[in-house]
Amino acid sequence: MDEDILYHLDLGTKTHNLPAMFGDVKFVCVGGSPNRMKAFAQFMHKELQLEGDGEDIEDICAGTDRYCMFKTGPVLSISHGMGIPSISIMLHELIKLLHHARCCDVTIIRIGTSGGIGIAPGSVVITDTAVDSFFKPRFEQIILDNVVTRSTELDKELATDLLNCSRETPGFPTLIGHTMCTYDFYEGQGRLDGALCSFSREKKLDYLKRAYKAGVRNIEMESTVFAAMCGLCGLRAAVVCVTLLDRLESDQINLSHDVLVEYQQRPQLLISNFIKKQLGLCGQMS
Ligand SMILES: O=P(O)(O)O[C@H]1O[C@H](CO)[C@@H](O)[C@H]1O
Ligand SMILES: O=c1cc[nH]c(=O)[nH]1
Repeated sequence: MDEDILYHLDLGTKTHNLPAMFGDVKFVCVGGSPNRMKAFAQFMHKELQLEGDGEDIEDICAGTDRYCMFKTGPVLSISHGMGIPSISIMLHELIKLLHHARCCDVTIIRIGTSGGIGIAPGSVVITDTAVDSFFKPRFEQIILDNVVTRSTELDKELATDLLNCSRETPGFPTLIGHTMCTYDFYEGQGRLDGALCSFSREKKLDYLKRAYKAGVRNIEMESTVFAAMCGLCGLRAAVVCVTLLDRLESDQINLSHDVLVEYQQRPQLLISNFIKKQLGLCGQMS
């Protein structure tokens, strides 16, 4: 293409010098909420001891209200909204952006929230494989009128490195497990508290227990397409989500604001330690 307009990011190859703006990016962290991703960028700014206090960090995508993007040294922090369609659009444009900027050796990590199954709320789950609602490691992309099935395996070595790093980040339990990705927060995750519900509490528990038996430890809404797209495009990718509740116990999220904020910081803390290690800022990886 003579010109590539990354419409939802409000960036383009003719309007912006993408190699100058993004050429040094080595880590991309993504998550649903714009505020969380801004807070993460400000946190990374401090952790990397960059100049200034980072409070006035600029949203690179300020020209659109679809997504937010912040850059702190080699770390890009981007929001993706909720659900597969939203993250998939962002990933198409982000991956093209990294290509146009001639970035190399990029690691991409989703830092999110999730519902746990059979584990303590506040636990952090590092995903080994993202699975669909049938507990299958696949993402079905509709292309024209075909269903194309894509693999959702994530980088096992990266997951193990993150688990090792978590051992040096005390204060919360961290584990590796499968993550189930759904198309909905309510009926799609077996909740009884949505506007619509057509199944019993027994059926819900039976489903969630079968998920647990199949290795699923948490449920969220983006991991399958994230794993599939990053895998196909050759990006080293990980999904690290804190659990806000145990779905075998309840459906409603009734955490106080302070607890919710602290829980959301857990994956950020782990990833910041990981990035600092990778950059050689605090010793060697174990
Ligand atoms: O916390 P984030 O990153 O938004 O992720 C989870 O939270 C949202 C639902 O509340 C879904 O997007 C789910 O995947
Ligand atoms: O239960 C939950 C909590 C957060 N995000 C989800 O997708 N599900």
